[in-house]
Amino acid sequence: MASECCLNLAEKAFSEKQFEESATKFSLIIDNQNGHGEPNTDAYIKRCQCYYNLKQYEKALKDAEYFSDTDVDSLIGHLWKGKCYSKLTQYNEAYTSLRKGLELEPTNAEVADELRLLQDSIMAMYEADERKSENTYNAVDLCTQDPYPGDEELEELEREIMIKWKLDQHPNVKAGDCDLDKAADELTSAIEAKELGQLALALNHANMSASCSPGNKFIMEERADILFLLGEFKEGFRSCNIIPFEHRSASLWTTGGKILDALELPVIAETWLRMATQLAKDAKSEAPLIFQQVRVKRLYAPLADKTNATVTFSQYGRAVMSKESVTKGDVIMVDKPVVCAQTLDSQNIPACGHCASSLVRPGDIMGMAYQSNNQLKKMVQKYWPKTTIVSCRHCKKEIYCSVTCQEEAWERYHCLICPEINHSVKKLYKVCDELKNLRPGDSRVWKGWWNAAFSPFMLARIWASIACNARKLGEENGRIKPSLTDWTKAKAPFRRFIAYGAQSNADAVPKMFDLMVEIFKDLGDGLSYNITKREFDGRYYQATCNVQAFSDLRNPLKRFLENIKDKPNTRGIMQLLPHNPPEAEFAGLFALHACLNHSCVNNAEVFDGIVDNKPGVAVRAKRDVQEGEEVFITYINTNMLRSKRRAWLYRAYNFWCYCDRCNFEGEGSHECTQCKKTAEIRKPFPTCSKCKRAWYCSSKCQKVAWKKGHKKICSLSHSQTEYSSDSTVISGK
Ligand SMILES: C[S@@+](CC[C@H](N)C(=O)[O-])C[C@H]1O[C@@H](n2cnc3c(N)ncnc32)[C@H](O)[C@@H]1O
Repeated sequence: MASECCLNLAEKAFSEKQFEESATKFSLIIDNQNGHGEPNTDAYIKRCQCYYNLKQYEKALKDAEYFSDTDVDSLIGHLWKGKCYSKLTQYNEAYTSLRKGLELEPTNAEVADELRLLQDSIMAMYEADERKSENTYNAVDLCTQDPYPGDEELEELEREIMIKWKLDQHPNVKAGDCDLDKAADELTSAIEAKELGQLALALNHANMSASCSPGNKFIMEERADILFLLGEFKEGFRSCNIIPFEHRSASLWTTGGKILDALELPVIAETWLRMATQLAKDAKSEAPLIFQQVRVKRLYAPLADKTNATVTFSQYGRAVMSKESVTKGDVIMVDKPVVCAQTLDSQNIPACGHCASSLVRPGDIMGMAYQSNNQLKKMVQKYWPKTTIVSCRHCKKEIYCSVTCQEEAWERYHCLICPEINHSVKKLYKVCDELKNLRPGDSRVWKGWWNAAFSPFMLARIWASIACNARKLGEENGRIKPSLTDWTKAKAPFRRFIAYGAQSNADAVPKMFDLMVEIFKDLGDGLSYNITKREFDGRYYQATCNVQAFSDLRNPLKRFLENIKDKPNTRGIMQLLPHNPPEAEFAGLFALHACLNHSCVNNAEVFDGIVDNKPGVAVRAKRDVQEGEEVFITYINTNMLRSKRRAWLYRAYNFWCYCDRCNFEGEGSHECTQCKKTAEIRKPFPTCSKCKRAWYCSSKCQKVAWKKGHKKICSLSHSQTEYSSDSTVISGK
């Protein structure tokens, strides 16, 4: 009776918002119950709410945890856990708890509201992070200077060329009498002449100086720099190389590196620039940047050889530039996937598992009903493109468009991950079969198996490709097991893809991680690939940072429509065909496309394309692009407002966008885009009538913003475009 009275008092205090008093009373009830039968879990959740209102979030969380541990299927426990975690800025935990709540009751408005608040808190945290991290992004720091596999052999070749060009010989400087004063005067004159652009005269003075003080490293370095500017690279290098190794300064190594690059000896140029980087303590040293420029020219520019693009190293790291001026709609570049896998969502639509060609049949998109319409049936029989479907000889699970694809897939990766050969892979097929039937937001995805839009087969194929390649390289060199060098070389094609991720994904999907470990631990004949958490995370983040969705631009339905378009009486048939037929979609990693940077005011867009007669991607100009201009695509839905776009980009790609839109667009009508003044409640600021993406408190602010840069973005279209009916815009990464 006493406890019932206490409960009433606790409830009364709660309803009157006397949270301290209410918490004390609920504590009495809880203490009183301890050791006396079933605890009153309601008292815990009520006390949790009291503590929450009193801003004692740690205590509130303990009560919410107790409640949800006791009553696992109750939404309220997860909701309050989520709220407490949010306040404690443990956002991942908050998200997991709220997701669990949503799994129990997908339409619960309170949980949905809390998730929205969580998103706002995360964005506010990101904004605060941005203020802390402003200007700390440095593309050079993100790229390593590690030697590339195979560099040793290339270096050997370059050394032979150097000997042939006599680069190892003494520079052409006449030795005179040692006269340090004259040497200093001549050196000063050389520097002055160089600064005036009188390079021939500068060289004369440098030569005089060098002959008065043979082997002086400052004089030889200055001489080398003048020769570099004159384009006399071989003699310039000799001037650097004469200085003994231990006396070379960072700037001398840099000059030597630049000269070697100009002589097209990039591997040794990298060695010189690496030395310069190691010696230069000065943050302003140009060596690390030049190193990356040399590396990009050597390893990435060839990817763009047959395109209208080239790859360079910009402030954002590797970047694609337009080689020529192009007009809106022109194709700037095309690319084919290094690796791809069909998305789980579209797995029911037949497609070649290797090259992504659609193998869709009339029944897959029209059902069997089309057979009852005689005219349609006849047209289909006559004009539907003939496709052959070849399956894997062993598992029959993978299908291909040709024997060539079947054999290539087998040779490159499938031989190690065919479920009939590697039995653990059966489990991966089973899991993917289950995952493909998930509806968006379905809970099973969060149960340790998978959490990405691309299929886990993409990762399996990367590891299998590497292992196959390592085995092949080992065999070619007569080794039973691949050596470390074979493995390093085999991994090289995937080194191109940048990886960024904030938390361990192996921990987020532990069951998938365990399964991948199992699949690759014994690949037969003593071959194995040790999938560590680091390896798993690295590949996973390579995929998320670079993946691109694509599908077959010339799928059978499109070819059928093409075939019948000039035939008489086909209008009725056209009407019977589905408007949005399901398509087989693939996710792929593309080496050149992965060098494209993001801008919210992108000048190019990614479309489905055909490369070497197979599905791939094409990048087209969204507006006229000038020669030498960087080609930007967009990674996200650019219809979002500024802060959302930026938070997305930071979370998924680790950078704050400073494009013109991010610099000159506003956050909403509550804030003046120019002076940041806050609007009064129910008196929003008017929007820019043209673009509706900026808000101003006065016409003065509007004029100032226009001058500062708003005019750059105001008239540009930011929405994604469709150029023609046979090109679909891909929804981004
Ligand atoms: C697909 S890669 C693009 C190529 C990349 N620059 C590289 O060197 O590999 C995506 C990464 O490029 C960088 N990036 C792309 N667009 C950027 C931008 N607008 N500002 C800063 N960094 C950007 C980020 O590091 C991002 O994670």
